[in-house]
Amino acid sequence: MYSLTVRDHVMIAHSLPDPFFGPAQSLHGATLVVEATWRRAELGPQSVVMDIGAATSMLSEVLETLRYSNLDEHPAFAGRLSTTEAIAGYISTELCVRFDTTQYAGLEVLLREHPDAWASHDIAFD
Ligand SMILES: Nc1nc2c(c(=O)[nH]1)N=C([C@H](O)[C@H](O)COP(=O)(O)OP(=O)(O)OP(=O)(O)O)CN2
Repeated sequence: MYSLTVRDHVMIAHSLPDPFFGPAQSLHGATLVVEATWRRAELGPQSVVMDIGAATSMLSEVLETLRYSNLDEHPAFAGRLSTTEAIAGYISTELCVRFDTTQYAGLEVLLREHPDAWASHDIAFD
């Protein structure tokens, strides 16, 4: 299996209004480092998983929909908690509509909250 990963980051604000999250129930900010990894069993005609520039632009385009926003007001998170896991799911879903998934085995989106904590969402394409 081959893979290609590109990284970017995004600044957001949000609250997690559930007692489960303690102080994070209040509005707070986060700078999330985002890594997107495309996997495919065989390389394409140019011997790459995907062009690095195309992957970087695609990730940036998706993160643009989140940059500097208060996720409490973002339609994608209406009625649900914008946890790191849920944000990873949103980003992977948005990426999937921007490339030909039939050419790939899977996509992983990993978000680092800080150097010691991260969460990810993995999609396997049949
Ligand atoms: N699984 C997840 N757990 C938590 C998330 C998350 O997105 N996924 N998010 C947060 C908060 O948004 C914030 O990032 C950290 O808040 P904090 O209160 O500091 O949380 P901690 O669990 O690290 O520490 P506590 O001892 O619970 O205060 C929290 N968790």
